Amino acid sequence: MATEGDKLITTDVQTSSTGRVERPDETVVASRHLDVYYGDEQALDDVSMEIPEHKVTAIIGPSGCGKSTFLRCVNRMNDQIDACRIEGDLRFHGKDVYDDDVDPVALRRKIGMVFQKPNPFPKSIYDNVAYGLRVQGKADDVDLDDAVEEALRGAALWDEVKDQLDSSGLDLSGGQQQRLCIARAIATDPEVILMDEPTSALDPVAASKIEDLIADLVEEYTVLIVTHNMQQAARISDKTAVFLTGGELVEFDNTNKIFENPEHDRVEDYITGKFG
Ligand SMILES: Nc1ncnc2c1ncn2[C@@H]1O[C@H](COP(=O)(O)OP(=O)(O)OP(=O)(O)O)[C@@H](O)[C@H]1O
Repeated sequence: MATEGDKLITTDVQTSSTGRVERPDETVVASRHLDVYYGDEQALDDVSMEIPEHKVTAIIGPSGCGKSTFLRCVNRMNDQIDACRIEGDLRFHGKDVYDDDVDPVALRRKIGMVFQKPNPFPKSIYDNVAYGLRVQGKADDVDLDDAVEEALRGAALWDEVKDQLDSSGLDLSGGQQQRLCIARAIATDPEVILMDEPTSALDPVAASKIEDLIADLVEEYTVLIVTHNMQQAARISDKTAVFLTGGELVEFDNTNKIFENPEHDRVEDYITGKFG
């Protein structure tokens, strides 16, 4: 019987286009025949895709094609929208996240989220990062100072804020606030980080720092990112999903393939800016 050790020894190690060491793909999130409706309007149409672990998967497509809707299905943020109805299934490590026995709050600890507009709490930098651990009742189990430092280091923010941990998170620059939100998300040790256009409200320098950070984050986490910026998707992702109008997933493949030789004319037209 193969052991974990055998698997590690016999696995071919390759380097991807992003320069990262390739691991064999393990699916962490999978949708099958996923349909989503807001009232009578269909936002996602029969979406089946498998998100590989420890990779960056980008979702691109024109406005209104359902990118954010898909992201919000993964950690059940759509539960908060009364008109939203979901059919088909969406699995996290093989377990349907919409099963009755799944606690959405616990799910969101495993699948964290970072939004377009940085949204730190009106609290100190320290308390922003410690928040999730305190809510989970884990603050007594871990050394909170160490956990806060580790999360801030993981979000490439520690060196900039280590002498001002008591200052308000709202006093940071936009880019720092976004990295603080990433620190807050990783403090509770999620497996997946969902990012909904995390750099679109930032200047190019701040955006570039987040892109560099994402490249580091996939060593430990799986990143699923919605972006309007095709260059960004090409730069930072391993896999790209192209959604087009009507909430249809038209193509999902390695990012190089999507940008260099897509299968579908509609994808090529979108990538080359003929519409969208
Ligand atoms: N809360 C909601 N209530 C009703 N309809 C919604 C809601 N959220 C999204 N929709 C509709 O669902 C469709 C998909 O929206 P979604 O925000 O997922 O698209 P998107 O691709 O992320 O768009 P954008 O790039 O503009 O952010 C759109 O037609 C949108 O109007």
